[in-house]
Amino acid sequence: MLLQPTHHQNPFPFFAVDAAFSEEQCAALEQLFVQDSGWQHRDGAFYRCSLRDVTEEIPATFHADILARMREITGLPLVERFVVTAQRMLPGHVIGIHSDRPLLGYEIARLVVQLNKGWQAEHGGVLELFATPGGEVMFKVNPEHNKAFGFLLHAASYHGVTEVTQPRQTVVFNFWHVANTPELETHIQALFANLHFSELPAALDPIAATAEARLPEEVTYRAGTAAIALHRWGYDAATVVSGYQYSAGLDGGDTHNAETYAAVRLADWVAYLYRDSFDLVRWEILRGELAGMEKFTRLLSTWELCLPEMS
Ligand SMILES: O=C(O)CCC(=O)C(=O)O
Ligand SMILES: [Fe+2]
Repeated sequence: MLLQPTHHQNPFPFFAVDAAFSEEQCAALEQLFVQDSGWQHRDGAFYRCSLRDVTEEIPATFHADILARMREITGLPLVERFVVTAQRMLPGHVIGIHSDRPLLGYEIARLVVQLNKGWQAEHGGVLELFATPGGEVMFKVNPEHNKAFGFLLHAASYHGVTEVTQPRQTVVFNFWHVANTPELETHIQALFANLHFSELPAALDPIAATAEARLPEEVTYRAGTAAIALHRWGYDAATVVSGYQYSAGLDGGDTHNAETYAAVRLADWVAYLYRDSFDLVRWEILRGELAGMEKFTRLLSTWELCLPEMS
């Protein structure tokens, strides 16, 4: 299964496998398309296809094998969670350029398996990869039978599918990173529920006003969100101010104790996740910064979800 993947780094990390599964496995996957009911039709201007959640129809052993193989190929700490979607495109269907950036709680990797016997160029449905949303095509993946394409989702993993003239069948397997789980999403949504910047201590007002006059709104919004996390974790005004300054990229010039150091970084990370998306590089940096530190009580539940112990 998924032997000899060819790895590419441009325009973003992905791999391709020409003969992904056995005949028997392909036949089982093709069965997912036989049923006529349960398809959800997407009919946007740029996203036209039909989808059906087929997770329950995938045998447990197949799930276990594919997950183990994806862990090997990507080197990522992927959790057990597993969602599989059958995707059907009919003549006229097309998927416009999009990135699928991993928002809070979203999957980090996908495996896209094509099931189109006798595919020919005039059938269309070519998966195209881009470096920028308006740029030229950097790589093409023909939807040939038993071809698999695996990729890591991030803010710039731009891709789209050209219009099809013949039905196109695809199975998409989704995988979650241990540090961006739906459990973390629930936790962070609760942390920021009914968020009002007016709850922040008055000591922050002059600093936030100066920052708002100079910095992009996106930056001060995220810094304000980090300040809310610190405030709701029960930290004092001085710590909330330090966290705001850190997340806004302003130097507070203070020397901090270990707990403030950890709290400020964790607040910055959850604010980024909440306002932006999961970013592997940033996560690795956070992991390095907090490695070996004591998990302070007030931060414990967030810490364990953001930086779980990995075996
Ligand atoms: O059907 C494909 O080739 C790719 C569909 C897609 O956009 C995705 O799985 O993220
Ligand atoms: Fe996509």
